[in-house]
Amino acid sequence: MVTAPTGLDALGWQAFQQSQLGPDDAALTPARIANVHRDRVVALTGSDTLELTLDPGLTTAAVAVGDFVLCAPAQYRLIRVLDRQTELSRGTEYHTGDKQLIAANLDSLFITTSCNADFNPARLERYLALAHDAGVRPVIVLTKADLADDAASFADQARALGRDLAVLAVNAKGSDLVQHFAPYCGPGQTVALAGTSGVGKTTIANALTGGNAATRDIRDDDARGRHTTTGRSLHPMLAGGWLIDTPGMRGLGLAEVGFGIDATFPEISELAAACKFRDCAHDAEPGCAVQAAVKAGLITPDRLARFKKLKSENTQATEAIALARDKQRKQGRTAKGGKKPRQKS
Ligand SMILES: Nc1nc2c(ncn2[C@@H]2O[C@H](COP(=O)(O)OP(=O)(O)OP(=O)(O)O)[C@@H](O)[C@H]2O)c(=O)[nH]1
Ligand SMILES: [Zn+2]
Repeated sequence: MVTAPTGLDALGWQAFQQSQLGPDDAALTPARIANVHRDRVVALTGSDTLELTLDPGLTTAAVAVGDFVLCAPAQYRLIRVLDRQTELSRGTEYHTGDKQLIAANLDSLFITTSCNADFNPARLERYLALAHDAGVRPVIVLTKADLADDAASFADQARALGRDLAVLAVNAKGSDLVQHFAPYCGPGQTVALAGTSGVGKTTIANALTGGNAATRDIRDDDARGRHTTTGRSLHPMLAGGWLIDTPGMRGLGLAEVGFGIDATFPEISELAAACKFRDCAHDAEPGCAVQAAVKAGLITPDRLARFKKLKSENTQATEAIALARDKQRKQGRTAKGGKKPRQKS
């Protein structure tokens, strides 16, 4: 078991958070969210673990593991969630338009797959789009390198999925795992793992945390039993940083990540500006710079097809969500009618 580093800096607190404090906040205590439950959250202050209830107007749906917050420890109340440096959310619920927060203030996302039939460029690009959109550094982790004859060729294929993309080919059960991950896991760094079932996420999480991260929550057992609702939690790593467990990250629908898709396919999105038509679909339009690059062998037809598929899924989902939000807004107005809601005293 790893002892949690102490002090606010050790929690990953940086100038970005510090700059959000005003003179009125002097009496409040900064903390980082370790668990989110239906009606309360668990926060670490660097010296204490606090169980907090929320101020009226805040719901736990608006708080993510990894969030930095200000709280009033004497009252056990969370007062304010600070702006996030990065925010990873799960594909939005189409019928309500609500986003489900997965993790806040992540520095790196380890997109995990194996050197075998699990390796799937389309799935990796989906995760890459999500990471890029969230502003989180993606790192492709290829496990089971010890069982593959051609781990290097998987690594080459992975590198081809982006510019300057970090790729680690590892044996998740190897004794040198922590060393491989060290550049991303040091003090102040926060990371999470994504990938399909069986690729080795739990094995890696346990190695990085020196324990049972994926199945244990920080101080989550008490006399009333276990209370985890999201199953997500923040764990100290051997190298000094933090790991957020993200059990909801196996399969993901994409919505509202147009920026992330463009960033995942920079060679295509940059060329699109040179197409004759601004809304070019890169099919058979005259003057299509992307098709010209495919003909010249600079972009593979497969990669272009995957780009178009993600774009189209994203566009459809984004439109569906916009409609749902619009509907909710209108329903909200009708439900409230002309009456002013009574103020609680
Ligand atoms: N030889 C070898 N075995 C591995 C490696 N990575 C994972 N395994 C094994 O693969 C199996 C699945 O690993 P897990 O860590 O449970 O995979 P997971 O991604 O957490 O799976 P879920 O919990 O279902 O999401 C286990 O038996 C691991 O020991 C690796 O790099 N090399
Ligand atoms: Zn075009």
